[in-house]
Amino acid sequence: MRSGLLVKLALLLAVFGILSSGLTGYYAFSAHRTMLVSAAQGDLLTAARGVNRRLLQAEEEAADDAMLLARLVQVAQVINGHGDRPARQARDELAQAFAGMLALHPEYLQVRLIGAADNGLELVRVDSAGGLTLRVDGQDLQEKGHFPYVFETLALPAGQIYQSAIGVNHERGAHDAEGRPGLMVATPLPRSDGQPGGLLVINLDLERLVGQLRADLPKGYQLYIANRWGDFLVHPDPAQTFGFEQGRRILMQDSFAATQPLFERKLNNLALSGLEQPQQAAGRVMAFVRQPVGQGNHDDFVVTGLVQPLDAVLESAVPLGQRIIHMVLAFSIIAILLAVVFARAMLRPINTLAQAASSFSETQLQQVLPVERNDEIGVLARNFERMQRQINSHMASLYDNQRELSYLAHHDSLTGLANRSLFFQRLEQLLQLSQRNGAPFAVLFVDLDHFKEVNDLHGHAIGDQVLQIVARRLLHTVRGSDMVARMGGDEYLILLQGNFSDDALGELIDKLRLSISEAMTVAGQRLEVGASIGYSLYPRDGSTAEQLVNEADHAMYHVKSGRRGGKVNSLPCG
Ligand SMILES: Nc1nc2c(ncn2[C@@H]2O[C@H](COP(=O)(O)OP(=O)(O)OP(=O)(O)O)[C@@H](O)[C@H]2O)c(=O)[nH]1
Repeated sequence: MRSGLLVKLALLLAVFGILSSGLTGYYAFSAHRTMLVSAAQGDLLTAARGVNRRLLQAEEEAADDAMLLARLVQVAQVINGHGDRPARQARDELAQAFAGMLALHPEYLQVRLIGAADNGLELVRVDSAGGLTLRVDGQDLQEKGHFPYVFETLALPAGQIYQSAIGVNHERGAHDAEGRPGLMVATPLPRSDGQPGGLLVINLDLERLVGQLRADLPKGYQLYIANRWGDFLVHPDPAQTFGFEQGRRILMQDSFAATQPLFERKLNNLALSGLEQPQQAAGRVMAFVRQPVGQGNHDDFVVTGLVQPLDAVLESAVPLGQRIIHMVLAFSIIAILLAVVFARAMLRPINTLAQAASSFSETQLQQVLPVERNDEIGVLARNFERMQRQINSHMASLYDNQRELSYLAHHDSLTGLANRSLFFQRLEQLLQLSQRNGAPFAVLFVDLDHFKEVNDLHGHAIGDQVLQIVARRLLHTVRGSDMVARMGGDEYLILLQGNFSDDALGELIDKLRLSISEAMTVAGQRLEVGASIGYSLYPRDGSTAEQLVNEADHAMYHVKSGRRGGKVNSLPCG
């Protein structure tokens, strides 16, 4: 029972300790994961903005380069057509400048000067071809006046920059630029009379641009760029890009549904993770940023997205998780040990009380209790000690009453002698003993003669005192080991242990009769009383208590019958 309580309390405390450390560990682990994901989202957003900045920067650089080239004097000479020779020389010098520009910028695929006349005939053109610069001249120069970037740029005022949407270049014979995604940056070139003279165009290669951007990104980042309608321009799988060129739309908002608000211009950026949005970003962490593009090109924009696998983000949480598990295990073991120690310490005084209670119930002995404590156990111990004292006191009085009752049940209240019941108990015990060891004994029956007359003549109270005096005389006459009992009225029984002959008993009976018949003074009156005594011997006269007492009674009766007729007071003793 006590060990059960110990186990339960220890278990409860241990479970509490294990749960606390487990929950703390779990909370720390999950908080760390959330922090990692949140930091990764921040990094992705920053990196996506960096990609956008780099894109813008590339466009601005191209615009600056276009403006720089447009201000070359040879450009004006070619546009204004100052005779064939100088124009020829100016074209050659421009071609060299264009080639230098191409060599400086690997992301440039073409640098061209296109005239407004002759349906937009190219005047000076240098292409990137197989990684080298190639001047295209003579018959190979093409008319480009029907392309939007030509007539839209020509329509712009001087000093303005035109920027096309990102798309696949379908111009035939464009060398490296042909069939590749990119955009055009152009600026109009007015003639000296103010009329549109042509334009200067730089073709930017998206793949080379993005290649450079990708190289700058941390490992494991996946880059996505979509135009304002959601068409993928950049995708880790090139087959997913420029679907609209092949008549099939592959949209960012279809692949990443959460990006829809960006295309609806309801959001500027967005960050998601598989930890917090498992439906929308299962197993990934992603960030998308909407970025306006073009210079004065209305509300055109691109959406740049960076995606990282969630596992890669949470990789560093794994060793922490293992450390937390080890810590939780260690704390759990400590919690179990502390729980056992604490439970034992708590239950020790209760065990002391419980032991004291069981010991008290068995032996009524009071144990040392922790009464000096100031807590509830001290109160319990003090109350229990008080209760023990009360129980002991009640028990003592109960034993006293029991002893008194037992005495009253076995003794004659007038003479203090054993009563009939106790005499027969003792006789039965002696019989059992004698039946085993054969020890003989004798039973004497004493009856006072004419005692009724004592009562009648002197009163019942005097009679009582006579009975008490006779009892004392009988006790003084026999040995201490013999038993004298009052049967009731004026009859006494005596149990004598030992081997008595009839003669020896006759002598003892004479002695008893002499003792009884000695004159006694009671309440100032001198009295004398005689007695008739009969006896029986075990085993000669009977083998049961009843037989032996009856035999002694009969013998007494015979004795009494033999002396009938005398008066009490005048009867000679014997
Ligand atoms: N004073 C007193 N008398 C008692 C008590 N018990 C019995 N007696 C009386 O004792 C007497 C005994 O009566 P018996 O033995 O028949 O009369 P007895 O006069 O002794 O007659 P025998 O024995 O034949 O000599 C009765 O009168 C009882 O009332 C007692 O406790 N006190």
